[in-house]
Amino acid sequence: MGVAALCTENLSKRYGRLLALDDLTLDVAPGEVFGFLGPNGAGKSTTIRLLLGLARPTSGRAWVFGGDAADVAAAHRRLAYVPADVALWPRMTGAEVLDLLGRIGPGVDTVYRDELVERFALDLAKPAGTYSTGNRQKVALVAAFATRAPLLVLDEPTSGLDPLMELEFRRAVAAARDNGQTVFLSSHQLAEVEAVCDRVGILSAGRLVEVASVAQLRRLHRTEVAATFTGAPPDLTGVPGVDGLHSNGAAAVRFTLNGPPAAALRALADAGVATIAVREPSLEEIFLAYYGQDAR
Ligand SMILES: Nc1ncnc2c1ncn2[C@@H]1O[C@H](COP(=O)(O)OP(=O)(O)OP(=O)(O)O)[C@@H](O)[C@H]1O
Repeated sequence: MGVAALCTENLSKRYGRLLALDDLTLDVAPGEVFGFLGPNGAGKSTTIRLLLGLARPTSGRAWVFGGDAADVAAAHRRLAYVPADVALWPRMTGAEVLDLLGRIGPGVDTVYRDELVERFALDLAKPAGTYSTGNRQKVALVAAFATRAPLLVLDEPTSGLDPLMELEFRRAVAAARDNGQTVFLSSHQLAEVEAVCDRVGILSAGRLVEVASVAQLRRLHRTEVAATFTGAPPDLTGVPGVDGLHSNGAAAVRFTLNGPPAAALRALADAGVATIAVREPSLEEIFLAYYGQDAR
């Protein structure tokens, strides 16, 4: 495998007595869209600040395409960053801000930038000081996507966007992926992570508790099965993988399935199945299972 787009080794950050990031070891491959999830205060922004050289690690190291993340000038030639709270120069128009941001980054695809301005319905003639939160976020996103930087680091990129704009965001991430760019995004929007990410990392109180593809993450969790029968339902007690068995009336059962489904399917097939519904948990349900109802 080639050099990772992002790599951290035992990366930790302590603020006084608080260990905001605890021993993070993570690789993000070039071309990957990686989602970083966690409730408020889990350490997502801290990680991003360390990756960008905006904060110094207490211990451990981080690399951007093989170069030390602390070498900010070199790392930032290969990445574009959108912060969670976008601040723009209030007296400059949107167009002037885009020009300025374009000159800071690793080069701009101006044709693509104009297309994004249209798609994100940005009015570039207005002073940035009059923009809403969502519009400031759109300017920063357009500036980042238009750079075609090999790495895009996006901190809660759609928190201020309406659903239509969120769709445009997803299209832009898909285009970035098709273009071979790497995207590292932190998010609370689980539907978005599910829609755009190849892999997700779940952070809890500064520790990485899971890294998996969205599909793997779903497989690690229970599948819900509901079946009705033409005659008497089978007795599924003790069938490997079957849990939480409920009978829904005389000819229906509901249960959760863990691991390989073969034994349960055999038991169902031996009875006369009239209907069967199999439901995978959403990322939101998986996330809530990690954090309880307090998770956001
Ligand atoms: N400069 C700082 N000084 C002291 N504590 C800090 C500082 N920055 C972050 N923290 C603490 O570190 C922890 C992690 O914060 P961080 O902003 O990384 O979380 P997050 O996962 O990005 O949260 P959110 O989803 O709310 O943005 C929090 O407890 C926060 O209060």
